[in-house]
Amino acid sequence: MDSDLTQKSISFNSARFLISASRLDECLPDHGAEVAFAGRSNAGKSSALNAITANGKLARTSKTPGRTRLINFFSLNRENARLVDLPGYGYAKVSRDMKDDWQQHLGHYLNDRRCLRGLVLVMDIRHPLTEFDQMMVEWCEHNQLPLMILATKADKLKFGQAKTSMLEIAKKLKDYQCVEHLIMFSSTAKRGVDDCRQALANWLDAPEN
Ligand SMILES: Nc1nc2c(ncn2[C@@H]2O[C@H](COP(=O)(O)OP(=O)(O)OP(=O)(O)O)[C@@H](O)[C@H]2O)c(=O)[nH]1
Repeated sequence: MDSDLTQKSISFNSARFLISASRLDECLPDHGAEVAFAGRSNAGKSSALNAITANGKLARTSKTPGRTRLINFFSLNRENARLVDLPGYGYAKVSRDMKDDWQQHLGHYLNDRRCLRGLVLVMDIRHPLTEFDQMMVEWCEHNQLPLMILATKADKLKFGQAKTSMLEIAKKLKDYQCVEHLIMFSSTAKRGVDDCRQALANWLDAPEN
């Protein structure tokens, strides 16, 4: 067994960009442990990754929706433990073919990646559980993949409103076994970041199947 995998505790501050892949066969070898981040375009996925890694430049954030079109791999302080930024879903300003193309590659990654330990679904707390989000939840349930939901941009709501939204989300998801974590999150206010890091570390630390 890789001694590096058993000894070091995971730290997210040392995350570094590794490679981008536009297809499954361009991805890194399928071993070790990965947690992937998915979300509707503009939900706040890149910002969440930057907050978690305390690196404002790690994943490019953009005010232009759909900039994250490749599968981006980030290394952590432990060999073979990685975070993966998946293409944002639903960017309207590109051609249908291009859209289909990258969604197909996303599908390949999700279906075939054996080292995937869990999925983080980033959703805007003001517009939760879009059609895409529902699809991802169903997919995780079907494939028994642990799911963490970050209800982000919570700073855009008053605390009471944010709480109400969280309760509504929890109610809608109560029958899904795959949902292991539902976290009120804000990249701007750094809310939920520690809880998210802890949950990620637990997933990445879990022994290989
Ligand atoms: N107030 C606030 N704004 C946020 C937060 N997270 C992201 N944003 C803003 O939302 C917009 C989109 O954020 P990104 O992180 O680029 O979104 P993305 O989901 O990675 O977008 P794609 O590249 O389209 O996949 C940017 O203008 C961010 O500054 C947050 O927690 N609070």
